[in-house]
Amino acid sequence: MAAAVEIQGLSCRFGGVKALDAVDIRLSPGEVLGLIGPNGSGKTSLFNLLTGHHNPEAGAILLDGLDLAGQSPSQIARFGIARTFQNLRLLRRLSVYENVRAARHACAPLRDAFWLSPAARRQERDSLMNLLDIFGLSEKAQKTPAELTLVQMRHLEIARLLAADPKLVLLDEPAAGMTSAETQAITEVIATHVLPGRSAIVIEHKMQLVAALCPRIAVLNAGRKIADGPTGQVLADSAVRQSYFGAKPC
Ligand SMILES: Nc1ncnc2c1ncn2[C@@H]1O[C@H](COP(=O)(O)OP(=O)(O)OP(=O)(O)O)[C@@H](O)[C@H]1O
Repeated sequence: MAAAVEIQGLSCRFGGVKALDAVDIRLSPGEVLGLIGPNGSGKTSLFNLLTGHHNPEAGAILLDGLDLAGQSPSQIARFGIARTFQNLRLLRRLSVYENVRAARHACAPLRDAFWLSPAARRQERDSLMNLLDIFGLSEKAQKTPAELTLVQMRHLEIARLLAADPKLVLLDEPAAGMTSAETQAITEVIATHVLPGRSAIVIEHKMQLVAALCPRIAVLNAGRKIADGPTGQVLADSAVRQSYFGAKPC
């Protein structure tokens, strides 16, 4: 079941840099929010706080009413938050198949990683191979990530995210480095296989993807939220256009 998320007065600082400054964001169950803003505006820092990779200077994050303060990244993953990384975090020594299997077991009871009945192991294998098939990766199951193209690596990251069956997904520039046609293809995969039944926040500079997936967007600028509302309305806002697009939308 999709999670509701409440981010209240969230602030984060790196030395003299205020990466986030009293940011409030509320997400209803099943809602998909686009998060945009210029480079260095705090988008990835927000994800790092949501997943427990960084600690806030102030503020709170509630997932289905549960306060995430002080929880480790692995505990937060077990509560149902999964993310992808802008610069990819794949297990480079493992096969493509073992990458999705490791992601599934990161959120399953520990004993399942060591002992499964033969029937359960077959069921797991079928389910993970089906997942790889959705991303066009089943024929690459025994390859290592280094043998994949950049686009295939991005698909594998999303497959790993889905293997954990999260309630809230955080996608950090899922179409980075992709052509327009590749962006269209990943947009369709995300719409069909990732978003249904889940809440999501999507960071992306490509408006083609944001406009297709996100009915609502929030805009960060220098760590502050400067707009939040229906996508068409926010993109037409003159302050947003000035801070993010400069002269014209990309
Ligand atoms: N680990 C860190 N140590 C020091 N400064 C950091 C760290 N992480 C982020 N920052 C700084 O915090 C600010 C916000 O960075 P962040 O990566 O969150 O922005 P962003 O909006 O995701 O940018 P981009 O679109 O380029 O990915 C920047 O000034 C950045 O240099």
